Amino acid sequence: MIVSWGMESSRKTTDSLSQQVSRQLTGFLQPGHRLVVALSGGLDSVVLLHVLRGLRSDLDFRLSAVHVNHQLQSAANDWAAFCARLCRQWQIPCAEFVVTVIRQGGESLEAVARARRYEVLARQEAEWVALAHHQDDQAETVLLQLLRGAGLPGLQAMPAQRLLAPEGPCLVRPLLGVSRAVLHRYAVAQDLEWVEDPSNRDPRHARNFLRQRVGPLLDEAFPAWRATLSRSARHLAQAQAVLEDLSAQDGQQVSDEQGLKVAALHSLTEARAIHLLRWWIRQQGAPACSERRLQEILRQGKARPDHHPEIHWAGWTLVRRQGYWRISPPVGRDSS
Ligand SMILES: Nc1ncnc2c1ncn2[C@@H]1O[C@H](COP(=O)(O)OP(=O)(O)OP(=O)(O)O)[C@@H](O)[C@H]1O
Repeated sequence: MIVSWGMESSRKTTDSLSQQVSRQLTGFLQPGHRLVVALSGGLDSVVLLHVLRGLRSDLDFRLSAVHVNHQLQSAANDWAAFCARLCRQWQIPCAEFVVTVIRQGGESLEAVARARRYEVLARQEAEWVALAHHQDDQAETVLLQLLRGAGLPGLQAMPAQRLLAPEGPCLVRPLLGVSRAVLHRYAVAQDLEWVEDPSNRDPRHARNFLRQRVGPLLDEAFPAWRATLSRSARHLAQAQAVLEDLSAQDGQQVSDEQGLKVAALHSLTEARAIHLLRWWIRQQGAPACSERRLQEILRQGKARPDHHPEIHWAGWTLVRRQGYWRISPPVGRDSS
């Protein structure tokens, strides 16, 4: 009795995960499209690859995998070999890219590795690149962003889809609504193998600390916290999209090829002006500037007309001259 219940329950896990992923892809994945799974060899991406393998003939797409070898851990080559073996066994084409990760400025090795990985993914000749981020990752990202004092852009966490590069593939995360527990149940039911990255257990990493210490505590009082935080991220993403539209409209009134019109900027409410400033600075290709600097720009906008205040950040300069805020990039860099 118990055995047959277990078999029935694992069949349900398998079917429902496959249906969920299929629902995420239907409507935009067209027959003949190429979809590349970013395969780390960990539980999540192995499950994603397995589910997609089961769906490829029904949905009629071309499936392949890519593994990025960052050469950071002693086991890096073993993980690459594991991915190649798995794909051979499942008859899925797999490419390995070896990248060199060198720490730059204040960035962590993980951040540089991630940036190199996304560069590789953006170069894939495919319509879609699928990542195996799931609901727990999303909820943890919301918490981490809250703890860092992020605004809407950070709190909306990871989008289910986004363009990786102009003319490049689109990134898709079909597991964003699926918990890690479900993925684990699926892997066990399907007798899958995967590799474990020991750095995922190191509690010195903020994400691991949340996962190992904070998550279990939240589970006691708020068992649905992963789903509810993920829902918040979706609401916030919608709010952010509305604000972006508003700033794009304001931008047409308030800026032209000379720069940002100071008087028009000050005709907006402060919150709207701050949002427009953020938007306009991003449009110019400049890095984000701090809340304090944005306030400073508004304050300096009211300085005497014969003064030419300057604001500097990350090598970029904003100068108020002849009724405009004009922006210039670091010396030696073209702003276009
Ligand atoms: N070495 C790799 N090669 C190919 N794909 C990878 C690799 N590492 C991670 N991925 C893909 O990225 C997904 C997320 O992995 P992981 O959480 O480690 O990365 P991350 O983007 O650095 O995320 P986070 O910001 O959550 O740390 C994996 O499920 C997998 O699809």
